[in-house]
Amino acid sequence: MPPISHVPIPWSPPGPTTQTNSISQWLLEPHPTSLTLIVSSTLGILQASAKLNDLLRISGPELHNCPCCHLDATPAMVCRHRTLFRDLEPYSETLLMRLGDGEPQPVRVIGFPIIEPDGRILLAETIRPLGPLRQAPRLVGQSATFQRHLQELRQAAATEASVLLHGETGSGKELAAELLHQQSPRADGPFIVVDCTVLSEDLFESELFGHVKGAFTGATSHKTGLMELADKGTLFLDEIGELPLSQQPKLLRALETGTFRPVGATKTRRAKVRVISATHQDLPALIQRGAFRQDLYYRLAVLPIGIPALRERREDIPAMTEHILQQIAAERPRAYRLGKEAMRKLLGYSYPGNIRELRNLLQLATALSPEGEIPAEVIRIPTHAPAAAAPECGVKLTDSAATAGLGLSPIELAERQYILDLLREYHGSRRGLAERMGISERTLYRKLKRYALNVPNG
Ligand SMILES: Nc1ncnc2c1ncn2[C@@H]1O[C@H](COP(=O)(O)OP(=O)(O)OP(=O)(O)O)[C@@H](O)[C@H]1O
Repeated sequence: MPPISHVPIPWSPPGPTTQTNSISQWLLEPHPTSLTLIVSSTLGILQASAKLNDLLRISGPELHNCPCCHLDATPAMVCRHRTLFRDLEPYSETLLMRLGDGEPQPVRVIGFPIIEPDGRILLAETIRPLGPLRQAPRLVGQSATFQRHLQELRQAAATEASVLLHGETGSGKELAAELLHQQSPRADGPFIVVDCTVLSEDLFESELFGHVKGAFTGATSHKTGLMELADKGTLFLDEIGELPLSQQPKLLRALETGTFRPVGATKTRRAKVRVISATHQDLPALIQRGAFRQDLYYRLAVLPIGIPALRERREDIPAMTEHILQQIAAERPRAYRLGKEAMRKLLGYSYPGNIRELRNLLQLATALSPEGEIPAEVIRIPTHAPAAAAPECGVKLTDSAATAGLGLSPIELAERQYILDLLREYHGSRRGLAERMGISERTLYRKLKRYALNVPNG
């Protein structure tokens, strides 16, 4: 967080900067992706940045003149905006706002006064979501392996048990944690991500339990800890293997008792959280080496769930590729198509960095394909990479006469060939094939129709 004492009071930009010569415009227009609110001295919302309007799925005028605390999920005793107009002191607070789909989102807000050229004093507030925005994650994967994994997640979501997600880097642990939360009875509560890689011994307590004003040098205001923010929701401890050994007993105590004491406070506080943690490390091996506490492990790993690596569900690569290309295209003025050779290259790689690595490969490939057609040469498979550990999934891309005129995309062609290969293995049994692909017979039927593959029932 930037030190707010660096914000001049009242604040004006250096020299004439915009055509409108309005400071609020100067704050909003060049930064459309920031979440910013402008509030008038009569305590009404004057404007919001494009990104905030987007997130709230409203047009700017609907927010105009709403009461200043309109977005707050829990009304504060004292309106921070009113206090700012009285004292002209910038503030920084952590609170819950209703963003996105209307679920409470923990955010850090920084407010400061600005003086418009016409002499009006306004308030600008920037909003930083803590943790990912509350939107149901879309998990791509139809393979039997991934469908079994989803089933495991859904079963775990219905319980209150602590879940430990373990899997290789980039395999989707954070997305799985979000899904667990969204499908749990706590879905209406907050989902708070704690990145344990940044929790040094100095920061651990104040980040997790919070601190009171004046607790230490630099504690200029009260800070609510992440554990309290997660009350009635889910606390997601990402990369738990990185938590310093010295801090592990403090975490264990807080989780076992549901109580903790903010730094400098005299009274303990209470929070009811469900804990999900994730790691790419072998925690039992860390325990053996004395780098992780066994008692904490047992507290966290009531339900251990492994996330399959992408190379263990190679059948999902075409759909995942399409999904990522659509996401990339949404931010650019063009759609992308993958050539057959390019898809063959993607299918033959082992992805030690999993889905994140696939995304990176595609980001680079699309950047190198200004016309939208992605050739094989721009798929830059790392040369040091290990060869695919599992045998190739057997997708052969053919321009068979049978597919001419079907208007299939390269990804669909790849899937068609994949189904053809499996049909041989399953001797044409539609039921066996659907089971193997982890899809319903009905979905398989639609695919067979689309791909002009005639297979008897059974
Ligand atoms: N099943 C999935 N469908 C679509 N996208 C996915 C899926 N799983 C993961 N992703 C995407 O892959 C990327 C990496 O996922 P995520 O950050 O959840 O992995 P991770 O295992 O937590 O990584 P790390 O170990 O580095 O923390 C993200 O962009 C995420 O959106």
